[in-house]
Amino acid sequence: NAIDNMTGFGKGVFGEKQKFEIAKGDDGQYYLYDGTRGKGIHTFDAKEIPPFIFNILSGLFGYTGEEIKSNHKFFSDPAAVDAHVNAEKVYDYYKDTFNRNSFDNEGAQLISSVHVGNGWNNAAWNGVLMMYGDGDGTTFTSLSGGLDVIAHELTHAVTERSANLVYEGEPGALNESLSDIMGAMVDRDDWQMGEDIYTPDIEGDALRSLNDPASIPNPLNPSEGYPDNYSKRYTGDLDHGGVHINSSINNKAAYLLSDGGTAYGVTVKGVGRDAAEQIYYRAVNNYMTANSDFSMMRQAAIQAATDLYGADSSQVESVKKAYDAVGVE
Ligand SMILES: CC(C)[C@H](Cc1cn(Cc2ccc(C(=O)O)cc2)nn1)C(=O)N[C@@H](CCCCN)C(=O)O
Ligand SMILES: [Ca+2]
Ligand SMILES: [Zn+2]
Repeated sequence: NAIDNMTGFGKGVFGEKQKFEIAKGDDGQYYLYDGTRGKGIHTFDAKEIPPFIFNILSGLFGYTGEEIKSNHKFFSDPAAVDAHVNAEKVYDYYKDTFNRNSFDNEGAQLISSVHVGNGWNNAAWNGVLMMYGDGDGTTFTSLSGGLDVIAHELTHAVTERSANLVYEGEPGALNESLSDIMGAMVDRDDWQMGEDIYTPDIEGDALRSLNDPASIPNPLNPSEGYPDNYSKRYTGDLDHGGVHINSSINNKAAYLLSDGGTAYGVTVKGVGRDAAEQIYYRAVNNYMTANSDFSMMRQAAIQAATDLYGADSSQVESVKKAYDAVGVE
């Protein structure tokens, strides 16, 4: 169908005015469809599937005609506006920073569904599309309001199409960590994860902290903070072997590599966010594989830094120190 790319306006989850790409379908309805990036960015309300993406979803989920309803009131839907705007921002980050055209590097469509579930306190990448809950209003507000959340979810798709790290144990923790690291690189003004959408009534808290993981209680062992050293890793079976917990060990290494600091008696000279993001992207895209563990993460980052800055570079030295600091040999 003919697509007229147009500009849409609407307010996001926190009331901020947003401008974004929309399209007018040949049915005369307007949609949150950005036809200017890759093969398109679609955002829709999980409760109403617009006919515009019928051909996509019907192939995937077997929707039949009567389930498809037209929907054009999106712009008054802050959760949809932010999911769309943040997907555009994350698309642009991967294109501008690494010259990667969407998660498959071939412009794959970015499909987001909002208002998933009822007061769902979560967001997830399900292998095909991103899903965002509205939160219960106390623990979370609409999760699509968090730029770091969209970057986290879309990085799962990038990881899946590159290293494809198994979502279990150490590879799983690295899968999670890369999503948190890229979340912190896209949402560049802090090293917190989910701070914008977590506990809307409490200021200053976050789901996870990359600069000081131990400052936030470990949900699986609340008497302690998240681990910031390999010696403190979770070794139980919950959460696929603690993939959302042990990710903090690699998150701390990435923070130290980027901004520098001293941990467990080891001092790291920061290489800056620009070099750190290039090192991690090259490590996951060129050197890591499905079963890479923490030690192989260290080697992959050393190799990536060697390729980018030379074997005797300060960046390579900082990678070694960062992993020494978190106890990963
Ligand atoms: C991205 C991030 C905002 C999101 C945050 C998140 C949300 N939850 C559930 C959750 C629910 C309640 C609380 C509470 O403090 O009461 C905390 C966490 N756990 N993690 C998250 O981390 N989602 C997981 C979803 C994984 C789904 C299974 N693959 C992910 O993408 O890795
Ligand atoms: Ca953040
Ligand atoms: Zn994740």
